[in-house]
Amino acid sequence: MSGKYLVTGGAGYVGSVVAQHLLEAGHEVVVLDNLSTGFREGVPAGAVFIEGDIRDAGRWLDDSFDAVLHFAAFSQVGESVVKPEKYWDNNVGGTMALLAAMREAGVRTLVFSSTAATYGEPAGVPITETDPTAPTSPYGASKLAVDHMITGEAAAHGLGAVSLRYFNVAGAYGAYGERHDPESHLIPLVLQVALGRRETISVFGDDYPTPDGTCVRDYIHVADLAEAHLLALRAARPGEHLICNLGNGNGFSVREVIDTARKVTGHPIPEVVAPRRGGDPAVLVASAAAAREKLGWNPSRADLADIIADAWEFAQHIAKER
Ligand SMILES: NC(=O)c1ccc[n+]([C@@H]2O[C@H](COP(=O)([O-])OP(=O)(O)OC[C@H]3O[C@@H](n4cnc5c(N)ncnc54)[C@H](O)[C@@H]3O)[C@@H](O)[C@H]2O)c1
Ligand SMILES: O=c1ccn([C@@H]2O[C@H](COP(=O)(O)OP(=O)(O)O[C@H]3O[C@H](CO)[C@H](O)[C@H](O)[C@H]3O)[C@@H](O)[C@H]2O)c(=O)[nH]1
Repeated sequence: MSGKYLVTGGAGYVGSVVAQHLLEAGHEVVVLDNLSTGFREGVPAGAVFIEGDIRDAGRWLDDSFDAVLHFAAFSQVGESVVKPEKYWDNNVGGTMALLAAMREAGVRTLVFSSTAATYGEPAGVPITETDPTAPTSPYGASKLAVDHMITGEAAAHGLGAVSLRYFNVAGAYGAYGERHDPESHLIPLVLQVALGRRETISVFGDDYPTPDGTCVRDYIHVADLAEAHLLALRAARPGEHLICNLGNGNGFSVREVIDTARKVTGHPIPEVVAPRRGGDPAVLVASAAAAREKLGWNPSRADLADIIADAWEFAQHIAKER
């Protein structure tokens, strides 16, 4: 059955890919985005676009909507350390206003973009949803606060909610991909070297307790991630807040990512070793058992070379636009 969905942050990287998946599944999509970090071109052609802030969501939400998919947030770990108030204001304050607007309008289903950053330095790997949450940045803390807020909203007011804790999102889906400015994520930065827009890629630390000394992460294709959102809409139950990690359960080191990008692009991608970046855990790998069991999620694009190849195609596409 087709539905009508409000996608906050649908001009951003993940939101645009999910909006496109919803449209392809035959749903009606309204994107609400203030373009603070997103791009008007990121909004899929078939979606209605509202340039506005989630704090004013009440102006547009009514009971014709079946659910809200909430991506709008600031998400730079490093920036959150120097400007924590910006993160509390937008991520927590903004979501509080959105939840109030949903209550007022009678929209009782929510899918929320949470993050692996809620766990902080992991107690062990793979990380499960019942592991301790001790975020090491205001960004992670703001997302954890929202998760707690949603748990209360479900218990007290019957919201049906799913928080999806993404690990390292990568890749692209056709015309929709990652174009953060400034960019901080490893794969798009590596590809900027291959495009000739940067001389080298910095490896942030090669003395971690990992096989090659560089940090290990669980890279998840943005299209697999999008599919989990459609499944989450079906899995949401009134009064319940489900939390699921989204990752492949495979770890790749920074050096493995750079080596794979060399093979995909045919470019030598020179690297330089730089100091560790503050707040980076050595290894972050997800257990996605809950997402498989509770959502019926079955990611099919786990191959790192395929993920990077899709990101590379997109990076070349937007380089031509510039
Ligand atoms: N990309 C990742 O690796 C990753 C990992 C874990 C979690 N997340 C979460 O997923 C979500 C999407 O991430 P992304 O990488 O697509 O980020 P993004 O910056 O590309 O997208 C966020 C979008 O939200 C919009 N926005 C921000 N504040 C807003 C507000 N107050 N009102 C309206 N619109 C607003 C921005 O303009 C932007 O288009 C975020 O909530 C992020 O915390 C992302
Ligand atoms: O120029 C760079 C950029 C990154 N890295 C390294 O590459 C790895 C991946 O870094 P990213 O910045 O691509 O991603 P993060 O692991 O820092 O962050 C991601 O995972 C986090 C969970 O901790 C949050 O979910 C966050 O939103 C999401 O972007 C890290 O070890 C980082 O130190 C480099 O060596 N050089």
